[in-house]
Amino acid sequence: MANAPVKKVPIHLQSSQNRLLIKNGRVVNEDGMEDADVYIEDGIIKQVGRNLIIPGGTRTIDATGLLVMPGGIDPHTHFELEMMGAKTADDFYKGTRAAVAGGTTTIIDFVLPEKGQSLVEAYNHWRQKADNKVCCDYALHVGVTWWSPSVKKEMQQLVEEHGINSFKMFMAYKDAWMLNDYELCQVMETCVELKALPLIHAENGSIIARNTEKLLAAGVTGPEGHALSRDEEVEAEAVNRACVIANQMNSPLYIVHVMSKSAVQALRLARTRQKQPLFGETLAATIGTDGSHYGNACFRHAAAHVLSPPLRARDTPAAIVDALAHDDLQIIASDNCTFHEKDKELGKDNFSKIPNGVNGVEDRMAILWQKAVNTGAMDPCRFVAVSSAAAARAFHLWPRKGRVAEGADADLALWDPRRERTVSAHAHHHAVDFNIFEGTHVIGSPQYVIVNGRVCLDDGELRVVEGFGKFLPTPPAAPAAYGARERTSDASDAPPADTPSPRASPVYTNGTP
Ligand SMILES: C[C@@H](CNC(N)=O)C(=O)O
Ligand SMILES: [Zn+2]
Ligand SMILES: [Zn+2]
Ligand SMILES: [Zn+2]
Repeated sequence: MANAPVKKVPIHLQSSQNRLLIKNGRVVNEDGMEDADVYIEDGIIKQVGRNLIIPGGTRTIDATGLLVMPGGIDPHTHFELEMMGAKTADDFYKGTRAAVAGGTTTIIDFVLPEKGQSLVEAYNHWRQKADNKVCCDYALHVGVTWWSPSVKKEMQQLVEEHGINSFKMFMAYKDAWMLNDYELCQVMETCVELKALPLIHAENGSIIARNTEKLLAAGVTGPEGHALSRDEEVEAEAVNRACVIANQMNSPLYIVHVMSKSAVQALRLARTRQKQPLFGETLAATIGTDGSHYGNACFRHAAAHVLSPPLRARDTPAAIVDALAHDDLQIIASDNCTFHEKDKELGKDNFSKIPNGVNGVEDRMAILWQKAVNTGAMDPCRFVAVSSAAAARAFHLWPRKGRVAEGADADLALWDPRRERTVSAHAHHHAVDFNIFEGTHVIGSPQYVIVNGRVCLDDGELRVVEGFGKFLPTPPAAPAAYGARERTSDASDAPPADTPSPRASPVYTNGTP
């Protein structure tokens, strides 16, 4: 009917998705807990407190018995990544859908250019893959997989024009993505100039290559060869070397997927001398399972556990939980990089051809709650720190993300600490038919998950919307926050008093105290 008058509905009668009250819950942030209600409007947290004045037409969720936490932030995913002749099974829709199902409301994926490929071109390709599919907000790290003056220029362009503030380097994957030490120096120097955060995959790729040749020559071709080619000292050596290079370049450093006790030890030692912040990240896989699966007679089973660095000895999960609890590690991610059985079978006769990667984006928070909170290793505040707030700080998303506070995005996980389930590929939301946490009984999972004010997990019912999420340009560190110092020749150049501590301090907030 042309030109019919638009019916004006009085504001108090407008029942809209965009007004939500979360009542009777217990708000948990990294620095404290309080019994408080949370009022949300237009995707933003407007009020946190008791006896709030709420307009009519507001939906109320009774959060009695639930913990109202910032939505999880997973700073390490690989959706729709093509590597080692295969493409990861979880695309940006299925991957972020699984993320939301598990309580994660922001992911950071990796743009990984081929050697010689323009970084900006690869970035644009990732945006095209992700923008119309993501169910939650996302940001991007960009991989520096080769080096030249043009790469340096494109790094600057990505920071200044595309909201990128973190770049990834590899010390492994020889001939594919690996850089030599001189190149690592140059990339880190450029990060310091751009006030961007360098991330690194720390394993000695040359030792891995030589060990692999010898193992294959000796007839060791099964998945167990993957772990044998790169033991803990191959990881710890690279962690130490990466920290030394960062220190020499006066650069902060974020070490991804720390997988072993030896690497934690190297990180702990580096912290005593590091002048700039040093972040250690681990994975849900590292605390949720171990390297005993590489000996499984079923190739599918063993190969499904192949990632780099590999899963380690049985006593590793407890040690890594302890490191997270005591701030020797700061962040838990997933490194979700899943492959279908047919793709893992590319390495049936040669373990070095097994595409690397495991699941984790859906179960990350429940596995951490089960292995760390239910065991008494950490309290809910530390859980929020390592699963959300620390990543928000490191990548300049805090306090917009990673905190339940007025003005923050309404990304929330309403956590039921009594909600029991058994993890299984039959029930998970991943695209693959294998789950490395299969059979793990977890007590604690989200009952509601709110993404930018929309209830996307509604009393256990998943109601995500493909394309609802948006790209998050992440600004460079606030100038005062970066703490970069001119190197002096004076051997006793102890860092000046105001230098941020090497721990993941709030040095990376956007200037907010
Ligand atoms: C490319 C990706 C593959 N996943 C893994 N950790 O093996 C990574 O190394 O982070
Ligand atoms: Zn890696
Ligand atoms: Zn099997
Ligand atoms: Zn990764």
